[in-house]
Amino acid sequence: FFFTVKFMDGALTARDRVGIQDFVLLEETNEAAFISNLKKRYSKDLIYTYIGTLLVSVNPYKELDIYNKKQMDTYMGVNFFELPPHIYALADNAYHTMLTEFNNHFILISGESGAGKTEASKKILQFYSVSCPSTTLMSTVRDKMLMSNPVLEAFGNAKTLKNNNSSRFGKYMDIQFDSQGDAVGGHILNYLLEKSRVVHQNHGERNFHIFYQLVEGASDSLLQQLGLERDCQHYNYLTQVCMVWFLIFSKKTCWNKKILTHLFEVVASVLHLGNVQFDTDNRDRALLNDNTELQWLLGVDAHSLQEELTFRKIEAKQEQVHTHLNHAIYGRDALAKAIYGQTFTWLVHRINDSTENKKTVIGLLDIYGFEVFYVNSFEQFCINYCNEKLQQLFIQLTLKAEQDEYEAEGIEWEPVQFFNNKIICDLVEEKHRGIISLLDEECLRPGDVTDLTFLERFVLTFFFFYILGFLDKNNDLFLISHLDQLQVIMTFMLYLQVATQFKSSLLKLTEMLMAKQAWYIRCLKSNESKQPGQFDEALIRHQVKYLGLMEHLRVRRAGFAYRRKYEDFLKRYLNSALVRHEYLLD
Ligand SMILES: Nc1ncnc2c1ncn2[C@@H]1O[C@H](COP(=O)(O)OP(=O)(O)OP(=O)(O)O)[C@@H](O)[C@H]1O
Repeated sequence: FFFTVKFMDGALTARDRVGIQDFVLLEETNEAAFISNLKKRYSKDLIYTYIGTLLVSVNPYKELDIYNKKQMDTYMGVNFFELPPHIYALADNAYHTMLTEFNNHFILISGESGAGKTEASKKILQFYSVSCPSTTLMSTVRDKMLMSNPVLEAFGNAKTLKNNNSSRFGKYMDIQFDSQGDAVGGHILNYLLEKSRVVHQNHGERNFHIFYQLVEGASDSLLQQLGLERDCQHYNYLTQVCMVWFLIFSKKTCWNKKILTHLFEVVASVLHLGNVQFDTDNRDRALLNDNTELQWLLGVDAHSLQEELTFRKIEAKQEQVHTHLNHAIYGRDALAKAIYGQTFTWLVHRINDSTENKKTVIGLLDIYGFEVFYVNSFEQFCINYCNEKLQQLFIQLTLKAEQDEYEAEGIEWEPVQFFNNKIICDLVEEKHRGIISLLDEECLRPGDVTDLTFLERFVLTFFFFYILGFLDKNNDLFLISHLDQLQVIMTFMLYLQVATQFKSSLLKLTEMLMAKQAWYIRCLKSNESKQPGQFDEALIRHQVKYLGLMEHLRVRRAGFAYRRKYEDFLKRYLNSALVRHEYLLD
């Protein structure tokens, strides 16, 4: 006990000398003071700072010795503000609040691509796997949950310009606990995988990791069985420079060899599909190369493969008409994307089957980060829309809800102004008038429908009614960002109704999150070149701004430090009073 106290004391003193641990205690609340505090701490590898119970995390781009068992033990069951800021403190606090209030929680991890969201979610999972009590049976479930991470990363992550291990899908994971606080199961929801990456990658980026892992890491016999060669350059879908990647499917993986082999067969079939070539002179687009392996892997004969890849059925009036496929390459790529996308969904279901066991939960939301590239794909549009929705949720649950509550309770309050991104969400999702509704209507309209007709409609609907309206409010930035989106819209026709499905899955997600108690981790990217020790002030300032951290700080400073729902507060104190004074029952 003595040593623990000494250790904590020493750690606290050392950290006290480097900036302020909780921004709420900063003397000045301007942006310069905020950034200066972050920078001071970052220079001493102190990547975590609080704004009340919100955790700000700056990517160190190097391994820090702060995630070991000793650190975990230090943070277990200790009051939130007693120790220096740490992701373990937030995880532990969420866990103990769940146990005392017996309600559901979620941890929203946000930030742009490469800011450290996935790493943060892994740290939390590791903390729970060590800190929560367990039996042998539970340990098995827990191992599976931990091991599902590298499996999903292999299939759902890729190297991008911004991040060598970028999540190209959204992940919401519930960690399920029983009433004793034992971690007893898990459930994963996945959101819109960036399937276009299977067939095309921007310059300097790569396909999903699994393809390279398979080609580089599989045994000779497996490669032979799948008809693959140990050379990424051989595959059109993998023409980027290869690094050595290791096969992560170890003996411990929760699937047997047969299932793994089937999985690899599907991955291999996608690679073979990418190498299918068509005869451009021939009207029927005959397949040029030998596709024996592909036929075997897909379980189809040569004739069916030819027909599937070079013909399509369209419904015109009541009849079914066969038409020649002018875009055979597009059809081939669409099939590859569909096979890969379905496989990914199957993977998530398999993981859920082996881990689910529902009680109270702590959800971890790690969604792909906001990004703006020179050319932005349809999926990128969805990713950015998703980030806007989560920012809206953050605003609703913190800045807005809290100020509304002070007003409702008649507490004297100086309103804190903030930018409400609801107008951006409305522009995308509003019924009948939003971009997604327009897209759907245009796709389903009879007659000639092209990118251009949609663009015309888009300009007519939005440019004059929406965008000029926003211009009136002098919001130039907003106008620019949405003119950018025009480029994105051009490719929309290829994605009939996908956007609508994504919109409704996001709606379900936000409803589900609203029913839980929220904890926030805001991840900041320290520099663009992924270098340790570099603190790019301009980049950090930009993120602090759009994440609304200054507004959050102002509300936290002016408001009450401790907030609990009346019911939870009553339940907690009534319960302990009942235990101690049973006569109260009467
Ligand atoms: N706490 C940390 N300690 C050490 N390195 C880190 C930490 N957080 C992030 N990194 C480094 O930054 C890289 C990018 O982080 P991560 O993959 O978590 O970003 P992300 O926000 O999830 O990005 P995306 O939205 O593209 O998936 C990691 O691969 C790792 O090298």
